[in-house]
Amino acid sequence: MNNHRTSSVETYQNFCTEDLRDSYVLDYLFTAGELQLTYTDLDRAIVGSAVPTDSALPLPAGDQLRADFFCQRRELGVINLGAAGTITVDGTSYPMANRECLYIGRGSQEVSFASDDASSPAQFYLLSYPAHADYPTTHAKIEDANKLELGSQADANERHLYQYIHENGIRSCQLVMGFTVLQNGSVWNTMPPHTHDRRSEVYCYFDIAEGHQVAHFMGEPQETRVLWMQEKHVALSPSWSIHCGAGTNSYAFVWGMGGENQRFDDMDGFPITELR
Ligand SMILES: O=C(O)C(=O)C[C@H](O)C(=O)CO
Ligand SMILES: [Zn+2]
Repeated sequence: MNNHRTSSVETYQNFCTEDLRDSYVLDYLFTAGELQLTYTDLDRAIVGSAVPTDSALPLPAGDQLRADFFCQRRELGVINLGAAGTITVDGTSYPMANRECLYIGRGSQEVSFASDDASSPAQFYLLSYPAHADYPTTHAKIEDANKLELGSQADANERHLYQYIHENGIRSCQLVMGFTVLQNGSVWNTMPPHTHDRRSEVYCYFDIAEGHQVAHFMGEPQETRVLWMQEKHVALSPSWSIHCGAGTNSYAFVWGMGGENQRFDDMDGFPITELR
């Protein structure tokens, strides 16, 4: 497991592009045949991926956790961004189609990831936070998610947001997780932007068309910076930072949060005309 440190709110303002990316972008996940984990300093989020090919990939505890097993004191959200696969938790198998979600509760001991077809593997995106209680491991299909239709074609931000793990959906200790799909011709996510002092957030961009990128904006609203994101790149967002983006085409992204509360609408919106 990698250790990853983000910078302070003062330091990022003087960063060159490379320093900024080193601090806020994970661009090395989703390696075929590997399970990769990165332990961040954002509310102790662990961000990772599992892309099983010929054999199943077990979830290790990793030395940093000083735990007997990964979920001994943690909960884990998984969304499959690839072809069909299976996640096995303590002997129970959960088939996972593209964009489906599995919440794995604290106390789950043996977790492993497999693909149905090694030549077209599942691509599991993992997001985990410390947990103080056991909630049941729960699988959700897209139709189980709470769907919100946001934005408009006129504002180039028409998008569908699917909430899986949230206060009125799959229960968890602090993890809130789902994904957003930009509709054809729309490019702006999370516009107008917001911060949420009580939570940090992690975005994983996916389904970006060949030859395209997403310009992800971060920073304090009056001191923003841009991070160019490619397929399955992850942007880390401290609680002081806005997080929004404009693609050169439509795309989708998994969002996930942890912190003080789980209230999705506990956000401080920022007027577009005051962004700098
Ligand atoms: O498109 C959006 O708007 C989002 O997906 C917003 C994220 O869910 C978010 O930032 C929640 O805090
Ligand atoms: Zn947010």
